[in-house]
Amino acid sequence: KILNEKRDKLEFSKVVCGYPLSIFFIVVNEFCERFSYYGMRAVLVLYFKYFLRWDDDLATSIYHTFVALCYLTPILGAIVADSWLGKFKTIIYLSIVYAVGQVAMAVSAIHDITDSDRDGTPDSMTFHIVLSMVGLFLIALGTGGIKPCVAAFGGDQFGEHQDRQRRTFFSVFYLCINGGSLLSTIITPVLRAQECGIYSKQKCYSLAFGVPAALMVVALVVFIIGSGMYYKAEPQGNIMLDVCKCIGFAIKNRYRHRSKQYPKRQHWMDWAEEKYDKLLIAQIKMVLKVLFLYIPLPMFWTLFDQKGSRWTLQATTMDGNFGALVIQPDQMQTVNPILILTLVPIMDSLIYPLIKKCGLNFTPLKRMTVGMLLAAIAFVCAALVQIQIDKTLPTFPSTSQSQLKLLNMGSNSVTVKLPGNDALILPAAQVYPFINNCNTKFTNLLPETNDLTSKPQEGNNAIRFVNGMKTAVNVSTAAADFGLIEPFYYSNYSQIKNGKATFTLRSGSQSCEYSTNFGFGSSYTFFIHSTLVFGSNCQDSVTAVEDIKPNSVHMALQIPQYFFITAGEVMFSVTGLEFSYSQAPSNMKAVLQAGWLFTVAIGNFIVLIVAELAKIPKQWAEYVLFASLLVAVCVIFSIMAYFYTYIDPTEIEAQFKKKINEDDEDDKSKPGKAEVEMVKRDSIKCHDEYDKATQTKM
Ligand SMILES: CC(C)C[C@H](NC(=O)[C@@H](N)CC(C)C)C(=O)O
Repeated sequence: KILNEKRDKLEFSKVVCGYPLSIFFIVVNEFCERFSYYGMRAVLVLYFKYFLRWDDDLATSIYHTFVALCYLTPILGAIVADSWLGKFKTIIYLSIVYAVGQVAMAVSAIHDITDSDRDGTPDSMTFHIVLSMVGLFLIALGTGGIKPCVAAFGGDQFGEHQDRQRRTFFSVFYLCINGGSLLSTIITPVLRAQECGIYSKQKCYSLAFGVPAALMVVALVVFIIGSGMYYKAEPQGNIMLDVCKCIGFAIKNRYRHRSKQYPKRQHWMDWAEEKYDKLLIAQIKMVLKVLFLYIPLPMFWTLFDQKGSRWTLQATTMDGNFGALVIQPDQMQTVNPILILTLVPIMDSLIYPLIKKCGLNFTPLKRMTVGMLLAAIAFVCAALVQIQIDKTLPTFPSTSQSQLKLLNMGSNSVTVKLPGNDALILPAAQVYPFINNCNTKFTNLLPETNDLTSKPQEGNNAIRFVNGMKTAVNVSTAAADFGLIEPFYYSNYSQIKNGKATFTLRSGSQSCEYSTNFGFGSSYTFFIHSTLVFGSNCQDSVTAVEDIKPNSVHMALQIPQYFFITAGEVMFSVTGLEFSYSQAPSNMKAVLQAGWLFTVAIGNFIVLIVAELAKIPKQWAEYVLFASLLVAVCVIFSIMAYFYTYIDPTEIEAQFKKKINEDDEDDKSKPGKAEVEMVKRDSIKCHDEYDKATQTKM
């Protein structure tokens, strides 16, 4: 009570609308930090692919390893904060590491540094690779390390009587995460698309990494400006070591006294009572109870993180034309932060109060359970959309089949008779696709060609040209060069983005242009007629033959799945963040935040494992499998949650403190207790430090 009064007094001068002013600096810091992190992440794979020239597989593996590392390092940051430096100093030091990492990334993306021959490409790729890997390692250490500390540090700023404000803080904190990430995922790809360079102009990755680096410096500066206003709990010695030793002793002691002659104890941790302070044992019990509850949680993140992978791939097979706006498949992911920005206020100011008004006690664990169910519903929606998409996909020959395509280059229809098949009439300038079992041999029909065996990737369109002229023709667009196509021959496929494309057809010094519009995921063979006259309009002398239809299922159909997963995220993640803080003992707030983030890391690993092992041929079935797994896990979680009793760690700690003080007084007044007192003083070292920390305010 005394402590809280002291805190109240100290905070009084810096309270705005019931909130400590210090949290303003913390949420702005989080906004800038998330801008920095997500902005850099948005262009990372492209940097690997186009700057470092890595193949898709290597780029994706390194990307996922980096993301997983970002959710593993919180453990490190939390241990350093809770045991050694305290949250404030940990945030400052690791933010510096983080900013250095971002700067290293920006420098690694300056091609001019090693471009001594000035041809626009780096001469020493090793330099760029090493620098960027060092940068990424520092970023992972920084972003992960500070993450549990910033959230817990924010929570620390509130007094015991400010539960409601603290809950609102975690919601605002989440809004800032998503505001920052939304802005940066829109801005950094635009920066990347700019051209920059000293000797030669190239895509500006250095700017796309430089702006996030600058934002990280801003985050650090803002955090330091608030320095005088923070409540800074002191670290309490090597708490993690004490925790490990205490748990180890309890297990050893329990094993030593396994025989039936020893009376059972209420909890297995009580076997540490001989050597360790009761307060520490109680705190460990609190943490273990929550960590046990966390076991099923990674499954939620397993589904959640597929937004960025499977759902984006799904979007590549859909039509992103929204009239005035054309949405690229990977841009669909921004729906999540947009929805967060709308759903968090709606939930906090409308849905939760309404539920409360109806007399329902919507406890944090109930919210998290509903959040999981919503994520499962999102995956059912994704499965339904997938079924629709599958209906529109073309049939490709299986491994035991071959495909024959006949193109009539003449100006009249022709009748074609294939061995073992009825005669068919093939109109002029049309392709007839024919799938047959491999045992039927067609000879002398077409030269061998590598045809498409799947839909074009990433929503692009696969385009090729067939030259029906007696002279060779060169075909090119701004985005692709089809090369010189010999008479009666064809070009390779090139990938063209959706929207309008203008092809230049050239023969010697003569040329003409042909323009057309593309949707998403189609394939066309453009047939150049023998009648084409260069120098005139060649629009009528090229015929587009549709090999694969453009995507016809609209991307808007993904909105319900995004809605459900985001509503689930608000209920699960925002609540979980606050729950992890409120149920943690005072000396392990950051550690429990790190435990919470660890569930995200495990969830990411499950995606990788299941995707590798399951190998389910039908994508919709995989979605249903994930939804069912989450429902099963959700049932287990709700049973565990049913048996969980909410605690007030501060209250419990205060009771222990009082009890120990009383015992101390008792012991001192009793003659001949000096020895016992000495042993006790040793064992309650943690308690003394706890005392010191909770009464310190800098
Ligand atoms: C614990 C994290 C996974 C939570 C949080 N992520 C989000 O809020 C997402 N909605 C952001 C979106 C851009 C993927 C974070 O701290 O990044």
